[in-house]
Order: sequence, then structure tokens, then C-alpha cells
Amino acid sequence: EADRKECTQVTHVHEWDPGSVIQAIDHYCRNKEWAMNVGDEKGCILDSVVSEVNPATVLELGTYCGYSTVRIARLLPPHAKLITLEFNPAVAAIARQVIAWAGLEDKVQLVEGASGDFIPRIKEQFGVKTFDLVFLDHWKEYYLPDTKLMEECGLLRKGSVLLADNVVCPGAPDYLEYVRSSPRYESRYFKSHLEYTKVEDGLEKSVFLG
Ligand SMILES: Oc1cc(-c2ccc(F)cc2)cc2cccnc12
Ligand SMILES: [Mg+2]
Repeated sequence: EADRKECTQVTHVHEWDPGSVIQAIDHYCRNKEWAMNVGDEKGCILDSVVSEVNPATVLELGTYCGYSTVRIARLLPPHAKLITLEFNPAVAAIARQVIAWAGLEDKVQLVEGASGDFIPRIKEQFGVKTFDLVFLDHWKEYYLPDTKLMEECGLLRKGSVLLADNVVCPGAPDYLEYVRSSPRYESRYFKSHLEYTKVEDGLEKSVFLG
């Protein structure tokens, strides 16, 4: 099981160094201006789940500035692929720079668009059969419909892991109810805090049972 690892990064900001990109964003958002990155505390839980799953295919819903994209991609094995979807073109443009600065473009495909339109097209457009890991970190009201859509489109296989951010704050109650009560999922809550604050939040890890 993914356990909380203390992860400390002591690096300076260098090109091609994902750790320094992560540290720079965390430092800025903690000390200058809050932003809705998954952050360092929940980020360590994300790291442990990525390392445990060791995925060949990853889908991230909600790129934002690319912080979690970099966190995930830096841990992927050589030929693994991460597809990340962002609705807002302005932040997508920033994310492209952040991903490039971390030197991770080869592992990441950033797509701009709406999840509802994009999910049904993934198989034929990107040649992906199923995802080993899905990180849900977009608008909370889409967690449940998009999960049902991924099921319907056959994008999940026995053992696929869904990891959802913000299940407490801002909260995704309908999604939580679904994954915790459905016999098709084995769900577990990782208690943490809203990025850069003392407010409670957490990640829900749900394994699709097929
Ligand atoms: O991690 C996140 C945090 C928040 C958030 C915004 C304002 C608050 F007062 C509290 C939480 C929104 C998100 C929207 C999309 C993906 N992640 C989010
Ligand atoms: Mg989030």
C-alpha cells in the first residue's frame, strides 16, 4: 500500500531538474501567492501511489500549471506515457513551459479541451487501450461523470487506479459516495491538507475491480 513517505527536496532551480521545478513552485506558492497545485504534502502521497503503481499509461484530468504533471512524469519508467488534459488555454500554455523546463516533454502529451469531449476520443486518437493510473484534479463536479465515461469507453482495466485530489476541500461528495459504495471499486482515503494550508483535505485512491 502507498504509505506517506517523508520526501524532502534540497536542490536549486536548474533546467532539466524536475525536483528543482517542483521546489520552486512550492516555495513561491507557500510564501508569495497561493495557487491550486496539489502541493508538497499531498504531492508526497501522489509520489508514493505513482511509485507503487509504476504505470505505463497515465491520464491526468486538470493540468493547471503542470506541477502534478511534473511530479508524476519524473517518476515514470522510460517508455511510459502521461496524457494530461487542460480546459483553460492560458494555463495550458504555462504548463507547457513548466514541463519543458523540467525536461519531461518526451513523457507528456498535453491536450487542450473539455474532458467530456476528449475521453471518448482517447482510444482512437492516442492509441491508448487502458490507463494504469488516472489522476483526477479538475473541476469537482466532473469527477463522477468523467469516471462513468471512462468506464463506458473501456479505458479502465482490472487494477486501474483512480487517484482523486480535493475530495474534502473543495469536495466531491457524489464521486466519493460512488467509489466507496460501488462493488466495482476498492477505495481508500489518504488524509492530508489543502495545499500550503492547515485546512483538511485528502486524496481518494480507488482501484477498479473490473
Ligand atoms: O487543489 C485544488 C484546490 C482548489 C481550491 C480553491 C479555493 C479554495 F478556497 C480551496 C480549494 C480548487 C481546485 C480546482 C481544481 C483542481 N484542484 C483544486
Ligand atoms: Mg487539486
